[in-house]
Amino acid sequence: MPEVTQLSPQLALLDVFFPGFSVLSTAIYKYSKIDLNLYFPVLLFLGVLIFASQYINTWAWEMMDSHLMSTADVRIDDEMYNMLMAWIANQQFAKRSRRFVANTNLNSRMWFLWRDYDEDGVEDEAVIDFDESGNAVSTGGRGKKEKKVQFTPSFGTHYFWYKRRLLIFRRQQDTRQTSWGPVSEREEISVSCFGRNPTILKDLLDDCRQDFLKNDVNRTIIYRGGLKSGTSEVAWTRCVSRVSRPFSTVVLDESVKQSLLDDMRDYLHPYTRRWYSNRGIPYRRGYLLYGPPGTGKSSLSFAIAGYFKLKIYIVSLNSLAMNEENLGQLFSELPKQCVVLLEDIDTAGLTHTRKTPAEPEEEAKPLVTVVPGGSTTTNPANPPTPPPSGGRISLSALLNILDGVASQEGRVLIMTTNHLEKLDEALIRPGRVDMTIKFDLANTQMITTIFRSIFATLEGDIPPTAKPLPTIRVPSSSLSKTEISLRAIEDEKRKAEEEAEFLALKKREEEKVAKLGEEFAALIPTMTFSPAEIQGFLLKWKRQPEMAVKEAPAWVEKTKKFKRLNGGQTPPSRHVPPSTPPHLLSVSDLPGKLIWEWQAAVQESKVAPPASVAITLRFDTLSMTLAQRKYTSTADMV
Ligand SMILES: Nc1ncnc2c1ncn2[C@@H]1O[C@H](COP(=O)(O)OP(=O)(O)OP(=O)(O)O)[C@@H](O)[C@H]1O
Repeated sequence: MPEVTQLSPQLALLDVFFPGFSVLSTAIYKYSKIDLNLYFPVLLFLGVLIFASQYINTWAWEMMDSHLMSTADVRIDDEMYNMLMAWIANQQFAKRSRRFVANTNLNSRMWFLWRDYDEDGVEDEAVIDFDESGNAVSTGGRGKKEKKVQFTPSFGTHYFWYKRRLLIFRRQQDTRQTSWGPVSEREEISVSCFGRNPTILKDLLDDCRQDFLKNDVNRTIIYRGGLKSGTSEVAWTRCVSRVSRPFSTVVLDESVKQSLLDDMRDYLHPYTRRWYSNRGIPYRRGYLLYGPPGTGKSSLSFAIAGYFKLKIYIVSLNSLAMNEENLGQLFSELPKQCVVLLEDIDTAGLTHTRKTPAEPEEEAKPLVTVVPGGSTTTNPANPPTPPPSGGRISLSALLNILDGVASQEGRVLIMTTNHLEKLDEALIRPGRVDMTIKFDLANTQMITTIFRSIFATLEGDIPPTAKPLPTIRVPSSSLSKTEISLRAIEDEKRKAEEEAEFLALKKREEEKVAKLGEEFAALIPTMTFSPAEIQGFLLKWKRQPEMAVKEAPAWVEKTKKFKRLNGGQTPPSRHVPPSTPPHLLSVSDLPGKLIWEWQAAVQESKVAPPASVAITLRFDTLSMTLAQRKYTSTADMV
């Protein structure tokens, strides 16, 4: 009998497969006198079998996967990812999952989790109550909605039934991606079914899409073009969906609005595409909206997209990521029908003008200029001046992208600018810009309309003077049938009375508001303030129209004085007190033009970078380039 305390070669071999086996066998021998050496062949066979089964298992799965199963891989940077995940999050198997991902983070790429939220992250129709002293009270109870926590199954393989078929949802860590991408984005997802026919998977993905799109009814979906996070590639990313702005809420001359609507309706008509292609004309339409800041150019762009149920794609030419290649890539990925919005095109810093003596002047004029009153003219009066230099996209590259082969046919291009005269003529020639719409500061009629729209009593508004009706009543369970039907009649009657009372109140309010609106308009000088300025002032008194009228003269004086002293600048809506810490911007945050200015300023001040230097950039420079960041005051950059 061999001494088992001395490790036999057989046991040493088993130790390889089962670490610690020799210790176990010694202990067994010591206490039960069973010599495992005698069972060595059996144990070895079992060991090899278990060892091999791991590989066999994987191999068998792989074989089955590639020959007997169908799989749909879903790319995480595709909208389908959001559609599938939104569907999965609502399935029972995901709700029952014991290991899951919980998410409330609005900055997450997985915006499907917060798609019903508005930009501020609060669900639509969220209600916040205030106690008697005016403090906001915690949510809960009647119709309260907060940021929801959503759960999706964590990494692994999950089985579920769909239309009586067993499907497999796999979520895996993507090991191929570079390590600098956010952790939440390093993953791959797929859905598989048994069998070689993938129809069920296509049905599922189609269902996910339909479900997802149901929520987009009456909403304008906004995409922004930029770098995919963690990569150097550009893509359109859905950033928010807003309840569509009714076209009627944009205060603009009715004839102008009508011309725009008619033009777009005609362009988007199904037969128009054929009409264009029969004649070899590129099927594209361009609009240029110009006018002072805050006069409604962006509002009109969003409203028109909502009106025609088109998605809106916004791209900022000022973005650091935006070079010719990236912009071309974005334009080539546009869907067939959409609105592309290029805002503040004059600040894009196109590197040079394309205007050459060889180009005849007439060719460079917009086709139609619509001005309030409905009259149409042909071209802006001011001669173009070269655009500012310093941008990464040259004008000719932009023009090639706008009407080159890569540019999707069927899109509606809207460009906005505060300075029509700064645009190169080539950019606004017919074919690129087919209609130009002028926006103006508010005239008397616009002021009255803005006043009325702010103070109108609309559906869902609580009229300031309305008194709540009594609601204490006996529960219907303790009433007889006759009493219940009597109560129903009573309810109907009360409802009719309530409605009549509301209508009477609404009429009285409307008459009062109309009268006050005229008084207000008489106090505001015409063509002096933008609709945004007037709206900003009125919002301060949104429940007190009388106060708005009373305070108007003082506001007019104050605002005019501020503008006089600040070269026409509008006072910031919120003054930043001097004690407020400076906005800290890293140099890489700044657009190219500002980096250049910063470097020039450093050179001029003879302070060698990277020494800590404080440079104050004047608001008017920043306001143009950092408008999207909502910097409203002088920003100190350290
Ligand atoms: N004509 C208008 N009708 C209705 N609302 C307006 C109008 N003009 C401005 N507003 C209001 O003012 C705010 C700013 O308007 P908007 O962003 O459309 O102006 P803009 O002309 O695009 O300004 P900018 O040139 O600075 O981009 C919005 O809240 C909008 O509701």
